[in-house]
Amino acid sequence: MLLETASALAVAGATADTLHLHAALVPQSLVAALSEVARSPRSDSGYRVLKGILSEFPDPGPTPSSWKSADHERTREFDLAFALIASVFGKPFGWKSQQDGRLVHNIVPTQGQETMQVGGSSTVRLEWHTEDSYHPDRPELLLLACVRNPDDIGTDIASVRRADLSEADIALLSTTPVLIEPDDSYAGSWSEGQGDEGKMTTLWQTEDGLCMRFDPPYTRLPEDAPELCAAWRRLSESLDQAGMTVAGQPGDIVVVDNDVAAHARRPFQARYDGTDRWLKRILVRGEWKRPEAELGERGYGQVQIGPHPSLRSAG
Ligand SMILES: O=C(O)CCC(=O)C(=O)O
Ligand SMILES: [Fe+2]
Repeated sequence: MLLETASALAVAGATADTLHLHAALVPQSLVAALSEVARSPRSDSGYRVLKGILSEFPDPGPTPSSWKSADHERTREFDLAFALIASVFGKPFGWKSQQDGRLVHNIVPTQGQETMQVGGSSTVRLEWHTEDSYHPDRPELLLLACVRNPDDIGTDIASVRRADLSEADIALLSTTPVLIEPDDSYAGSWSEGQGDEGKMTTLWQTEDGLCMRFDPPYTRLPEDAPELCAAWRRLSESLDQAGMTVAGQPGDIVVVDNDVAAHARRPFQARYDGTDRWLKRILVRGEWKRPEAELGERGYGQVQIGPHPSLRSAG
């Protein structure tokens, strides 16, 4: 029913970006069926896989050479179905300054970005990070849909709840503030001084367990804080120990709880011939509580497109 509904939505003129305006065309029976599978991974593992949920969609042709050159018409129905599923999980949104403000991001290896800490990199390890850590309204869920993955390149996922951390490290990382800046996919859209001078904490406790906000390549640690640096290093190492590699196959969606698990990716060699790995990504807001101190953060002036209403609450 996903394929039929996506086709009907496309015929009606909808795209993933305007799905929220066409919600009346989504059958309630589909929302109900998806609500059964679309449960947030609020478990200690921090992720879940919706195996083959988009596998009925045809191969959309060659992998684009960058997000900029993706032909949105070729994946219009796949993107609509992905956005529909994301909208059952929660409230999907995009960032005005990321991938032209689109809801569905294309994550493909990109020439010139090989060694950067962004989704388009390849020959370096993409280090552990929680998505959009710099922002108080970052996604609670990160959805990665696999279009193509012929070389079985996985996403590494590590839950802070499975990290072997001492009480002393948890206490230090929960109280010592750091400054997290936007990553290089936001280049040119912010300037120094728009941040919140180092009030962000790496860990916090919630009723159902420990949560994390962690993006080492883009973080400034306070000067003269050797204990914090050491605790940070131990956090990274314990994520290495706790991490799992999840290699999606075409049609799979990997759902990552962005407050519980960090993600990363090992280096790989891109071919740039249209056969490379191709993921689609949607960011989703949930209902969960973050530290009150975050409410005062300015988020470097970054503007969201959405969040759009969840289909689940409509149904
Ligand atoms: O390529 C991957 O497996 C993950 C890339 C990533 O960090 C992201 O899309 O947010
Ligand atoms: Fe990421």
